[in-house]
Amino acid sequence: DENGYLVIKNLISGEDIERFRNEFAKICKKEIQVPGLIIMRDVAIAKSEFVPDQKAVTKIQDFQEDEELFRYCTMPQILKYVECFTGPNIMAMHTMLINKPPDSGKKSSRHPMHQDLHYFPFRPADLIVCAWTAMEQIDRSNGCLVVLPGTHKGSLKQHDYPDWEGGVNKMYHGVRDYNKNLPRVHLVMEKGDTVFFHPLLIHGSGMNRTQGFRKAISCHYASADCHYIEVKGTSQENIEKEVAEIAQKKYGVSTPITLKDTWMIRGRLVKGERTNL
Ligand SMILES: CC(C)CC(=O)SCCNC(=O)CCNC(=O)[C@H](O)C(C)(C)COP(=O)(O)OP(=O)(O)OC[C@H]1O[C@@H](n2cnc3c(N)ncnc32)[C@H](O)[C@@H]1OP(=O)(O)O
Ligand SMILES: Nc1ncnc2c1ncn2[C@@H]1O[C@H](COP(=O)(O)OP(=O)(O)OP(=O)(O)O)[C@@H](O)[C@H]1O
Ligand SMILES: O=C(O)CCC(=O)C(=O)O
Ligand SMILES: [Fe+2]
Ligand SMILES: [Mg+2]
Repeated sequence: DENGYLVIKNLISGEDIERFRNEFAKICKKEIQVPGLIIMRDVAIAKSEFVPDQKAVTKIQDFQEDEELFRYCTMPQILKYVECFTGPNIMAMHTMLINKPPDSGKKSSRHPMHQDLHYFPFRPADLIVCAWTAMEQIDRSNGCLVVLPGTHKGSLKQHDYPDWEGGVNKMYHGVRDYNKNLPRVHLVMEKGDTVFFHPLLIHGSGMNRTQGFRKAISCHYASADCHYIEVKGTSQENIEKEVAEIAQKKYGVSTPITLKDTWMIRGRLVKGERTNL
């Protein structure tokens, strides 16, 4: 209620994390193909030659069709907390395994300060929550999450690309202006620790100054009772346009796609009944 986030220590076992790591490695080596999966490379290496290795991958998104990784989204010890926010009808809306690469020197491994709700055309915000689990020790050296406690009580802000000299990853929009004097909290987390946070909480992550690939796995949940909203004429219009362009290519369709369509396709029920979303 006060901070907009909650860290639970040691929620996911080392054994499970090892299984997620192995599955991720297989995906990077193209040993398995997952329908609908997006493999994203860091903007600093996006135009370089293809290497079949996790060294080329910044994150994978939309792993809902991968049985092994999707296990993360259904874990009872996570859903126990999620249900407190969403109620009994729970949808896994967005899945990611983030593999923050050693920074290339361009600082593009940073994730600008943002609110996840910018990407979501469904409401109410209070029925949405993210679970994010550290797959190893994560601190300021390899780019931990940075949060502005209490900012979830504010409204959704205008997001745009930050004007970073070294380039910005596709769709890494940041809050255009937020109060720079607000206290920042660096979430230092150990392997298996999990943070649950509100979709309006302003957060980002620092650059990775180590030689390792900093790994975290996450899922955004929403109550199936949420409803979709029309984002035309709102601050979210810019992200709808970008997402729709990519989705049209990805799904190979010529008819216009809305932000709502892209979320209806990805969402999966994990508990209860799929009422609205
Ligand atoms: C709450 C949650 C939603 C918050 C977030 O997750 S915020 C970040 C969300 N980010 C995304 O959703 C990005 C998803 N990524 C993607 O869709 C893909 O990785 C793409 C950026 C479209 C690239 O995929 P794909 O087309 O398969 O890759 P290609 O290697 O063929 O490159 C096509 C053109 O895209 C460029 N590109 C690739 N990766 C990046 C990048 N990281 N940043 C900026 N540009 C990039 C690449 O250089 C190429 O450009 P051209 O040669 O066509 O000019
Ligand atoms: N110019 C900027 N505009 C917007 N956001 C920024 C800017 N510089 C950094 N950030 C964001 O602030 C957060 C922290 O960034 P930074 O790279 O300084 O890491 P840090 O964890 O604070 O490390 P350090 O120990 O160096 O302070 C990240 O989310 C980052 O993306
Ligand atoms: O760096 C991270 O792991 C967090 C990324 C993030 O906040 C996001 O993708 O929405
Ligand atoms: Fe985020
Ligand atoms: Mg800093």
